[in-house]
Amino acid sequence: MSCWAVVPLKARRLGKMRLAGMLDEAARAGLVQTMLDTVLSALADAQEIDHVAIVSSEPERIPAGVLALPDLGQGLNPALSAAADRLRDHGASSLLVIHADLPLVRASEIDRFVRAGRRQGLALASDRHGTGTNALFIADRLDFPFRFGTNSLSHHLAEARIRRITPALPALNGLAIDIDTPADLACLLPAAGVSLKPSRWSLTPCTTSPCTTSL
Ligand SMILES: Nc1nc2c(ncn2[C@@H]2O[C@H](COP(=O)(O)OP(=O)(O)OP(=O)(O)O)[C@@H](O)[C@H]2O)c(=O)[nH]1
Ligand SMILES: O=C(O)[C@H](O)COP(=O)(O)O
Repeated sequence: MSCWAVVPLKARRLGKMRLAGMLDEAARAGLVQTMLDTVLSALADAQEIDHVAIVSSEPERIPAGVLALPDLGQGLNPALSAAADRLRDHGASSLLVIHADLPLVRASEIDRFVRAGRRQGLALASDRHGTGTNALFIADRLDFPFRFGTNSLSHHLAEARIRRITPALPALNGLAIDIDTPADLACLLPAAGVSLKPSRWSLTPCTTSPCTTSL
């Protein structure tokens, strides 16, 4: 029995569309890859994670050592439910769903999140706005319904209430800061001298930004 992490990854040409006004497809793909690499590296270093899978309709994007799980195009929640079913067959006893767009996440935060989830049965990582869910950990039973999408945090909290679970909601910056909009990017990129070329992505927190200092 083991703990699996599942990273959903949208099809390349559809990814990060909210940034389409400022980044072309190649730049968006480069950004997505940079953030995915960060998430995968943190998962590899996390003590609480035994195996990693990526749910994607593009198996050629899955690196060695990561299990490729299919996305049949029905949407994020059905793809994740199918992934949970498959991983149960692989012996998964607990599951971390973590988004691919978390450029600051660290292994130590993943470990803290998973441990908090083990204590409560469920952990939810809110985005910095308090509306989205950037990560979700389910202990023991893998049948918690996924409600990712608009206002997903309140939907996940409602599902927890129905099941009489009090989820852990640890405040961890690396799990809260996802990159969806130009404003999110502005929070991360130093104000001056940044080249938005896909090969040059270098995502470091901008310490002078009010977005990060208010966290
Ligand atoms: N496999 C899969 N992953 C998805 C799907 N939708 C979103 N994701 C992933 O879920 C996480 C959160 O995605 P979103 O912020 O909703 O979408 P995005 O592509 O990152 O950004 P937008 O296109 O601007 O909405 C990211 O890791 C996405 O790659 C889907 O339909 N299938
Ligand atoms: O559940 C969510 O919050 C959705 O997947 C949207 O995620 P986002 O905050 O990356 O748009």
